[in-house]
Amino acid sequence: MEASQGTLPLNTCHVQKLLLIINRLHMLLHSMALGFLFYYRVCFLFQDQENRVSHLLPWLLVFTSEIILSFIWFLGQAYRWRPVSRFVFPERLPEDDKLPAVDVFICTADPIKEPTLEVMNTVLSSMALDYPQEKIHVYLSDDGCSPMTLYGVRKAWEFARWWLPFCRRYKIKNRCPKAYFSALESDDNDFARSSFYMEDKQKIKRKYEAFKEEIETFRKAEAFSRDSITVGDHSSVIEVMQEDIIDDVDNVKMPQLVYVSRERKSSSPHHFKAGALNVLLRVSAVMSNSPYILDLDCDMFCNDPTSARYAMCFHLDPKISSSLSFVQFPQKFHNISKKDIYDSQLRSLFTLQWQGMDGLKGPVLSGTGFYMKRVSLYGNQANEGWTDLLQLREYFGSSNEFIKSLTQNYTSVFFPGRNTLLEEPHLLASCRYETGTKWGQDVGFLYDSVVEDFLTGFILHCNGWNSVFCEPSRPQFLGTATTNLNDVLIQGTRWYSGLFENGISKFCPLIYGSLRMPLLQSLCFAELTYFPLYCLPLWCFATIPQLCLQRGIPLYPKVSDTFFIVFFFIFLSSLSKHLLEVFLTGGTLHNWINEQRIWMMKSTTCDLYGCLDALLKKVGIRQASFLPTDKAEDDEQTLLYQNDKYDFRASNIFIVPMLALLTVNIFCLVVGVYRVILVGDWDKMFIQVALASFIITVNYPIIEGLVIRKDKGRISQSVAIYVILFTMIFLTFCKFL
Ligand SMILES: O=c1ccn([C@@H]2O[C@H](COP(=O)(O)OP(=O)(O)O[C@H]3O[C@H](CO)[C@@H](O)[C@H](O)[C@H]3O)[C@@H](O)[C@H]2O)c(=O)[nH]1
Ligand SMILES: [Mn+2]
Repeated sequence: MEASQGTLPLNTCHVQKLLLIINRLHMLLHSMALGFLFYYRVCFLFQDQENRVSHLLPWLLVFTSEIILSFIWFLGQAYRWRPVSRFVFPERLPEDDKLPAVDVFICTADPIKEPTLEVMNTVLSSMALDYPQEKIHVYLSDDGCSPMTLYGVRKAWEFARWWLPFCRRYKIKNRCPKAYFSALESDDNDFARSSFYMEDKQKIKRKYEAFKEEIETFRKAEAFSRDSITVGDHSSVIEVMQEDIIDDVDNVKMPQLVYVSRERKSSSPHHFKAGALNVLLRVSAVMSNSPYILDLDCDMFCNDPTSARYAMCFHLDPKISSSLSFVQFPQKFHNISKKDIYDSQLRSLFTLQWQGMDGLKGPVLSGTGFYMKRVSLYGNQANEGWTDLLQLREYFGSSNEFIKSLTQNYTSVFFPGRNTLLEEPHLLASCRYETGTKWGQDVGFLYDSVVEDFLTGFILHCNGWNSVFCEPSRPQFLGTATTNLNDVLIQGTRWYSGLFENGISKFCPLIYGSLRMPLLQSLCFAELTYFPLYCLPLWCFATIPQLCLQRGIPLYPKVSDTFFIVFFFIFLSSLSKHLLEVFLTGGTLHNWINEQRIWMMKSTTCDLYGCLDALLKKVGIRQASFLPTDKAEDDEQTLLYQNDKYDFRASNIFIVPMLALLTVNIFCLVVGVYRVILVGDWDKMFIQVALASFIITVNYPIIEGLVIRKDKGRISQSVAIYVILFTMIFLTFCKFL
């Protein structure tokens, strides 16, 4: 047994051969067709003078859009080059006493948008990981510095003393109490039929109800309102839950639980989540200093306790561990409906794209659900074995204790200790600590982007680190997805602004990346940063061909022209490839059409605003912002989403462009078809008629939301009337230009 343990691999990696062949074949055919398309467009520029002059502008606009679409398509092929899947064998891991320790970081910021009970469920589920108890240390960062959250942590700690032994004893699969006690989770463990188990379960359930009650009572007593939680300046608060508790039942040490709220001053930037994580990184260094870190958003509970062992199957694999920075699990969500009208699950990203990158140098860091090697966050210099104290202080700041923690045999002076001994952690959590140091630039999570996860992961890859994607069939983590149109689009705007800002910064993946990592890997990163550029071609395709249709200007080859086949092929090839990918990742026809629709909606709204926001930030007109998403359940909104009804009660900045574009398409189609019937040039205008019809068909739910639906989520009539009238006047005006 001993001998075989040494030789058997902890994980395996298989190339998905069939998919690889299909992908590459498709790339070949599709790029040939694009080649013909470009040939056709370029030829036009040398065509007869008369045609060229009168139609040059729309032709150039459409051609430019085609180039941008092809460019993004080309970048996206990097994901499809070498998709792999991995398997792990946790039973082959060394004995428990040889496993490395893990620090769990959980970030929360707002007790109203992120209900305390849910956050505590995440905390409890991570404390209950199936891993040696004394090797888990949970740190909760509270950017809201809310008494509610601190109270919640104390109560969660008390409840954990019952919850953890219960989970261990009965090998409970779902260790998030809320999910476990919800009817959804059935008892499928070995003890399901034993009366002891049922009795214990009832007892624990009562304890959980009491815990829930206490939090609710406190919340009411505090009379929370928006104003009372506006975070003002405050000093840091750090509280270690009573140390060294041996749990009453099984006589084992409980995992450590620490509450950290960093100091906040309006005069110094706090860098959102990245800032919070860096404080946790430092505070935990002088407390537990575990070699591995699990990072979780406050809503991402552990749905399966095995994730730590799964991750160690990679981190402890001698073949890959030396250059492995992190093991990323996919973000999955507990509140996804079957048709998922907003593509809230980000299907393509967390299945196909990350698998594709896994076959290169590893997936993008995705903010939550990853196990990271601590030293990889300390920058290249830390790993070069510096000894000069001055240099180290310039890098890591003034704390000697922290600098000592960089050496391998460091033992913390704070654990186990008293809260009064926490001077050093308070220093490390202060605003001034980072001034003049490399935190946020070369050390820790990086500050140059609101998508700190993307940037941090990208730079790690640039510095030679790799990552691994682990996607077991049972989701290891489950979060709360945004499931109403407004939140989806606001979140999208933030992401696209952050991504695009990387694309136009010195960290542009095509230049900075391609010099430091394999080309294909850098193309994947580039695809993400330039993805928001979809706004340009989609705005163009939703207006230019339609306006030209109205005036009888053909922009595409005639049906009888051989080049018609090229355009037709490209259209079919893109749609069918997307459909195939949806099917291969477990989706349905509905998912496919919904993804097409939400892609159009997002591209014409939040992609555009994201790009603008990034550009304005670049010239210094706007400041970075990070509004956390709402994780509190709203029954009305949830119901609409579950019934596949779009919730159009979104901000006007999103609704107006959608309505206007749809009006353009309907109006131009009607006028255009009328004109075509009169003139009889179907052959010339066919593609433009088909394009407008396609856009209208895909976006039918918007029409439904305007004229058919009577529920609360319909489009506001008063807004719609103005938009439609104004657009029609504009279009009539255009016609006579
Ligand atoms: O000033 C802040 C703002 C946010 N957060 C926390 O950051 C997490 C993510 O925020 P959320 O509102 O859920 O944003 P999402 O857009 O859903 O987050 C995704 O995108 C972020 C930016 O790329 C990543 O950091 C996240 O991990 C990833 O899940 C939450 O736990 C927040 O409490 C803070 O701690 N401090
Ligand atoms: Mn989130």
